[in-house]
Amino acid sequence: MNDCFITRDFVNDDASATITDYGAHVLDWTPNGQPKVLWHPRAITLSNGVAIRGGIPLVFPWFNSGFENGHVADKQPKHGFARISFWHFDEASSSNAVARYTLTSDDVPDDLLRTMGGGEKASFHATYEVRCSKEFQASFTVTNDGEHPFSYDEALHTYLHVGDVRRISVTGLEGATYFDTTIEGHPTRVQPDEPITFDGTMTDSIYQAASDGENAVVRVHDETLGRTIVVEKSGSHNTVVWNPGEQGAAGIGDIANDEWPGFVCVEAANNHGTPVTLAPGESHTLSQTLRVE
Ligand SMILES: O=P(O)(O)OC[C@H]1O[C@@H](O)[C@H](O)[C@@H](O)[C@@H]1O
Repeated sequence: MNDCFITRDFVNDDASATITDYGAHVLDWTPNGQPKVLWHPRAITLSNGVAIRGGIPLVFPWFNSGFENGHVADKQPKHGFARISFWHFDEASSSNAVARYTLTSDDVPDDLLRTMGGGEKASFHATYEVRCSKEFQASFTVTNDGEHPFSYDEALHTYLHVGDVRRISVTGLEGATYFDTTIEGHPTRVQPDEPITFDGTMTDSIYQAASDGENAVVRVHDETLGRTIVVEKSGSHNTVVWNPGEQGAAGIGDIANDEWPGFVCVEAANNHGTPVTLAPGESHTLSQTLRVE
């Protein structure tokens, strides 16, 4: 591993974006004429082995500490190794509106590949392509290029910038079943036929496919900033909705006391008992698209 943090700016006629090679981590995407759409704290820590807060952490190949046989597992590092790996920037396939990154099992220590492969060393090739203009699209593709099948969790852990989380509503998940992971045992609940709102306590919910299908469109209606962020996705069974609330944020070193109301995470995911399984030679793509209405 090196510890050279390269951060790249992408500027075109419609938008600007900033991405660091560490974690292939998108820090900002701002369409012209809008306040930032992605949130990150005022102070960003760049340190080898430490996950960056805000933007879009790329969660792979397990979510939190993993989930196996119906139970929370005990895998480290939290949210997998992708967000703390130095990815390869593919200069030839990139432009002022497109960033393409790759990561393969050659970049990952053997013990983590064995954890990923359930004892066998997983062998994979991953590409991450980000398109940033008027719309934003992130697509994460994993190919099993080994001889054994493997399963993995994944999430595009998108921090959306909002005026005040207590004055937003999130629609598109009405009637969907979710795991409430703020409660011991992660009980299953059903979202009533009403938008999700936030009262300053922690929300940490893993939604399963909504009634209108796997790839339901989620809208974040923001009264304070006078805009709606539209979140579309594909290749994703779960949607995670997270805000730590005042108390939760107090325990997170890289979120200052006054910062937690400024974001909501809406994550395109496959996790918590519905991982992706790839046989040798198979690929899967998870995508998320953002736009402002
Ligand atoms: O602090 P981290 O490792 O970036 O994780 C932040 C949060 O990420 C969310 O996606 C999870 O649902 C939460 O349980 C977790 O606390």
